[in-house]
Amino acid sequence: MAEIQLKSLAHSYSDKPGGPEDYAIRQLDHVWHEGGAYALLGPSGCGKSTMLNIISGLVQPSEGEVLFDGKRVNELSPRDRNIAQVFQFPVVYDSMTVFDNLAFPLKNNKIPKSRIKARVQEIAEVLEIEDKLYKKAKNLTADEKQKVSMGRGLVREDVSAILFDEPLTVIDPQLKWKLRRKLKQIHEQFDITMVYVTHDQLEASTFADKIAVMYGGQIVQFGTPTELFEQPNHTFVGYFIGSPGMNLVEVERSAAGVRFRSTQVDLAPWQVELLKRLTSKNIKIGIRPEFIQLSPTASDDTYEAEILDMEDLGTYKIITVQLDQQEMKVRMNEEFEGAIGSRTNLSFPQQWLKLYVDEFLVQEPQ
Ligand SMILES: Nc1ncnc2c1ncn2[C@@H]1O[C@H](COP(=O)(O)OP(=O)(O)OP(=O)(O)O)[C@@H](O)[C@H]1O
Repeated sequence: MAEIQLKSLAHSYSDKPGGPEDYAIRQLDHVWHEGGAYALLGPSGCGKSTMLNIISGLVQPSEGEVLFDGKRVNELSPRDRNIAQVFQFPVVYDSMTVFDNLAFPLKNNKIPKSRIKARVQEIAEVLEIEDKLYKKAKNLTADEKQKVSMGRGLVREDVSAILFDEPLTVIDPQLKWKLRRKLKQIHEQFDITMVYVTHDQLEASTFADKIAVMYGGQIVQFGTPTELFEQPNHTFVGYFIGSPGMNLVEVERSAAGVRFRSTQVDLAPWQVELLKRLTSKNIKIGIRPEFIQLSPTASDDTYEAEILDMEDLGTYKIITVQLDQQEMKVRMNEEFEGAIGSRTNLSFPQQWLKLYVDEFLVQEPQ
C-alpha cells in the first residue's frame, strides 16, 4: 500500500504545447492517501485516464513528479511500481484457465506454489468465481472475465494501489450494483488504496469515501459526496453532481447583492463584502433544485414565478419554473400540487444560495 502524491503535475500529448488548451492535465497537486477508497469523476476527455496512466507509469508526465510514500517514481517502469490497473475491457488470457490467469502475477513474482494456491482460492472466493477456477477464460461471460481482471489486480499482496478505469462499462446493468458492492467490500477487507475512474456520479458515490471531480485537466474539488452536493467549489461540480444539477444564473453586482434583469437577489453581508473586493464580471449565483422553496403565498422574501412544467418521478417531482425569463428547476415531494401555467412564489434560503466568481465559489471567511 502506498500514499500517492502528484506534485506540480502536468501533461501534454503534444511535443510543443502552446497554451493551456494543449494540456490533458493542467498543473495540479494532489494526494491519494494510503488505504483510501477514491473516485475520479468527470466527463469524457477531462483527463481521467491520463492521470491513471501517469500513476501506473504507462504515460510519462511532461512536467512534475509522482511520489509513492514520498519517493519519486517517475523513472520506475509500470512493473516496478507495483500498481494494479483494471481497464474498461477485461484483460485475460483466453486460452488459460481462470486459476492460471489469477496465478499469473504471482508466478511472475516467484511466489511459492502452495502460497499461490491459497491466495488464488481466497481471491476467487471473494469474487465468487471459485466454481469457475478450472474453466478456460474464453468460456466466461463478460462480467466473469472482468471479475478475473479485477482478481489479477487483487491477488498480489505487495500491490501499492489498484486503479480502476471505468471497470463496469461492459457489465450488465443488473450486475453492476452487485460488483460495485463487491469492490467496496474488497476495499474494506484488504484496506488497499483504490482509485476508481468513472463519469457516473452514482458509481462514484457508492464506491468512494472521497471523490475528486475533474474538469478540463484539473481537479476542481476533492470531497465527500455530501460536500460536493452541499458546497460545490466550482460551477462545474454544481452542474455535474445532482439530478438535475444546480441552477446557475449569470448576474451583475447591485447594492445589496446581485441582480439579473429586473430581479434583485440579496446576498449575505459577507458575500456582498467579498464581491466588492473582486473585479471580475463573471459572476453567477447557484442554488440546488432541492433547496429552492415554493409557496402558494407571497411574502417579503419571495419572487413570483410561473410553473412551466412538472415531471412526476414517482417519489418526487421536478418542477420547471420561470422567474424573469430565467428557467430554474425545483425538486418537490410527491404531494406538491400546482398547475402548469399557474403562478407560484420562490424563495432562496440564504444558506443554500452560493456565489461564484470566475466559476469558483466565494467562500465564507473562517
Ligand atoms: N494518446 C493520446 N494522444 C493524444 N491525445 C490524447 C491521447 N490520449 C488522450 N488524449 C487527449 O487528452 C485529453 C484527455 O483524455 P483522457 O482519455 O485522459 O480523458 P478521460 O477523462 O479519461 O476521457 P474518457 O472518459 O473519454 O476516456 C483528451 O483531449 C484526449 O483527446
